[in-house]
Amino acid sequence: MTSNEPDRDRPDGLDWSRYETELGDVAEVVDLDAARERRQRDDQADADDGGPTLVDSPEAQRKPKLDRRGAQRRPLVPGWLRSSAELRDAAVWAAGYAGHVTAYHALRLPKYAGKLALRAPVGLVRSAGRAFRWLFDLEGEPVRQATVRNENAEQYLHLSRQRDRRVRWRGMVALAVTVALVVAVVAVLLAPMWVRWATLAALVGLFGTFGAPADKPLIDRAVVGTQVARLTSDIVIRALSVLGVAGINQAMAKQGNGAVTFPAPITRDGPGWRADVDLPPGVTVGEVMDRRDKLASGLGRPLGCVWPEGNADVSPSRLVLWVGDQPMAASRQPAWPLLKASTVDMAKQFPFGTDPRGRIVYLELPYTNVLIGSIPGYGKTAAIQLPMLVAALDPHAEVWAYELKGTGGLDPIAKVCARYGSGADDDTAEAALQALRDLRAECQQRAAIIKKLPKDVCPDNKVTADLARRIKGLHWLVAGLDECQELFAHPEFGKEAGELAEKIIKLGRALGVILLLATQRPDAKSLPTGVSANVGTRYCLRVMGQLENDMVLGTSAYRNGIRATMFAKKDKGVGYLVGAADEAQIVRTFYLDGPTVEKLAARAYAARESAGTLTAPTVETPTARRETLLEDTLAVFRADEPKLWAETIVERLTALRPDVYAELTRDHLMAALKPYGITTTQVWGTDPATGKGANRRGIDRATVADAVAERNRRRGDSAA
Ligand SMILES: Nc1ncnc2c1ncn2[C@@H]1O[C@H](COP(=O)(O)OP(=O)(O)OP(=O)(O)O)[C@@H](O)[C@H]1O
Repeated sequence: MTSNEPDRDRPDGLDWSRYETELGDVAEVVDLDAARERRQRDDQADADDGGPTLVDSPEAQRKPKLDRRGAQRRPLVPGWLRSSAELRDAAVWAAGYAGHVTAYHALRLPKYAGKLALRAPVGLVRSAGRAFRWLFDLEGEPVRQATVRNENAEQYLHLSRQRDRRVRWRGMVALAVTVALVVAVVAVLLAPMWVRWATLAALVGLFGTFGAPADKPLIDRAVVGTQVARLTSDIVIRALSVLGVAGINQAMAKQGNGAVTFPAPITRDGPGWRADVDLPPGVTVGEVMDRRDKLASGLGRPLGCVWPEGNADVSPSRLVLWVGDQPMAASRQPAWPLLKASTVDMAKQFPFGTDPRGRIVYLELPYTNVLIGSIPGYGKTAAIQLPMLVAALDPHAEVWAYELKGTGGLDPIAKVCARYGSGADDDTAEAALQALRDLRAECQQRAAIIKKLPKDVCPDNKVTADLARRIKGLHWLVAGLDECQELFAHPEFGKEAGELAEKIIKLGRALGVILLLATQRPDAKSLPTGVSANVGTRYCLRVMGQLENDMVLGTSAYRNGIRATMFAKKDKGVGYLVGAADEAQIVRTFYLDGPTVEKLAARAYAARESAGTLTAPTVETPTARRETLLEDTLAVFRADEPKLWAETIVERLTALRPDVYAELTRDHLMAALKPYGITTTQVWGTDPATGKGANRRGIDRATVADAVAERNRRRGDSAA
C-alpha cells in the first residue's frame, strides 16, 4: 500500500522500487472480449438472484414525444379580437387615447408657434453657417492644415486640387439655388396674401426646427407612461428561491436553476406577463400561493400585480404566474357592459367582473345558485347586487330581496322587488324565513306544473328560457338573501331556514328558482353544511382562514390551491369564482355605486311597467303618500302616546286618508319611513281585540318628530 508518509531513508524521500512493485501488482493486461463476457454473465447472475435490474425500458428512456392530439391549440385570433365587448373596449381606448393626444397638442399650438418663431432666427443663422461651410469645403480644412504642418507637399497639392474642384461645382450649385430662391421669393411676393403667410409659416417652422436646442424638444408630452420591467426566467427563479419553500430550496441546492423549468416561453398576455412554470417535484402551487407577498417581493412588484394560479389539469406543480403592469385594484376596469341596457334576458350569461388580465368574466343564473362570502367590507353586497340587477332588468323575472343587516345595502333595487325586507330585527328575519317557506311551496307548485306539461314542450323536465317566458308560474324567480348568517344563525328561525334553503337549492335549480346567498360569517353555524355543499356557483372574496375558504368555495378548495386567503387589504371586490367555468377564476366584480344602481333600477321599473309585470312593490309609496306620510304619521300619535305599534299607526292612517292609505301594510310603512332614519323598536301595548298586553314592532313618536324637523330644515336650506 502507498502511504502519505515520505521515505525517511532515501535522500529524495521516494522509494521507487516499492512503487514499481505496487503498480505491478495492480496493473494487469485486460482481455476485452473475456471481460465483456464476464460482465454479461454477472448481469445475468444478478438478475437471477434478484440483484439490481434495469427497470427503465429503452422506450421509457427516450425523450417524450409531443402528444399532438392532446396538445392545446393556440387561438388563431387573440382573445381580445374575438370578444366584441373587449374589442369595443380596445377601440374605445384607442379612440380616447388619440383624441386626448390631439386635443392636448391642439390646445398648445400657440405655444408651439411662439417657440418656433423664437427659435427661427437661430435656425436661419445655423442653416447659413452650414451652407457656407459646405460651399467652401471647410470640413476638409483641418486635414489640409495637418499636411502643411507635416510639410507633405504632394499630399497638400492633392487635397488643394480636390478642394478647388469641389468648391467650383458647389459654387455652381449654390448659384443655381440662389437664382431659384430669388425666383421663388419674387413669386411669393406676387402671390396672394395667404400663400405669403403660408410660406412664412413654413419657413418659421423649418428654421425654428433647425434652431431648437438639442435638450429642449418643441412639443410637450401628452401622456406620461410608466416603464414596466420585463418578466424573465431569471427573475422568476430568483423570486421562487426566496420564498422559503423547503422543496424548492432543496431542489435548487442540488440542481441549481434547472430545478425550476418553463414549459412555454414567457409571453405578454393582456396588460402583463405570463410565465408557465413547473415547480420541482413534490412542491405544489398552493405552497407558492400561500407566500404571494414574498413572491411579489422577490419579483420586485406590487402585491396587486402578482397573480399565481395553478393548472391542476397538468399537475399540482404547474404554476401559471401572471404579473400585471398595474395592481388589479388600481387598474382601470371597463364600465359594466349592461350599464346602458334597458332590458336584459336573464337566461343569457351576464358580465360579472374582470379577471386579472382585464378579460370579462361571465356568469349564468339559470340552473345554479350562488353563494358569496368574505370578511366584512370586501364587496359581498356589491357582488350580489349584480345578479339581482340582471334579474330586475328582465321584466319577466321576479325578484325577492332580503338584507338582514339593516344597513339598506339593497334599498336601491327595492322598488323592482316583488318582496323586499331590510333590517337586523326579528321581524325581517321572520319575513325572510316566510319567503323561504313560500319559495319551497313555489318549487312544489312548479314541479306540479312541469309534470303536467307534454313531453315535447318540456322534454328535460326543467324550466327553459322559452317556458319561463310562455308559461304562467314558470317565470324565473331570483331570491337574494344578503347577510344570510343573520337568518341561519337565528336561535328561533335558523334551523328551519337552513333546511328550507337546502331543499330550495336542490329542487329549485331546475324549476327556475334561483337562490343567491351572501354571508360575512361562513362558518358551520352560520352557513348550514347542506347549503354550502350544494350551491353550484361560489364567489369568495377575502377570508382569513382555510375553514371559511372551504365553506364558501367547497371542500378541498384550499388544498387544491384555490385560496381566497391570499387576497390582501386592497383587494376589495376581488375574489375567487368557482363554478362559472371549468377552472376557478380570480375575478374583480364590476362595481356600481348607489346612484348608478338607482338609475338601473328605475330603468328596470319602467321596463316592468311597460311589460305589465310590476308585482305590487312592497316599498313603493304613491307620491301623495310619500309627500304626507311623515306629517300624517306624526299626526296619528296622541299627545300622551310616546310610542305606538306599527299596525295601530297603519289603522289610524287608513282612517285618516282612506284614498291614500287604503293599501298600506305594516311592511310598507316601515320601508317607507326607513329612508328618513325611522326604525322600529319593541313597543309594549294592549291588543284592543283581545285586551291582552304584548310586545310588538312599533315606532317612537320622538324619532318621527325629529325626522319632520330635519326634513323641514333641509327644505329650508335648499329653498335658500
Ligand atoms: N368591485 C369592486 N371594485 C372596487 N371596490 C369595491 C368593489 N366591490 C366593493 N368595493 C368596495 O368595498 C366596499 C364595501 O363593499 P360592500 O358593502 O359590498 O361590502 P360587504 O362585504 O357587503 O360589506 P359588509 O359585510 O360590511 O356589508 C365598497 O364601498 C367599495 O368601496
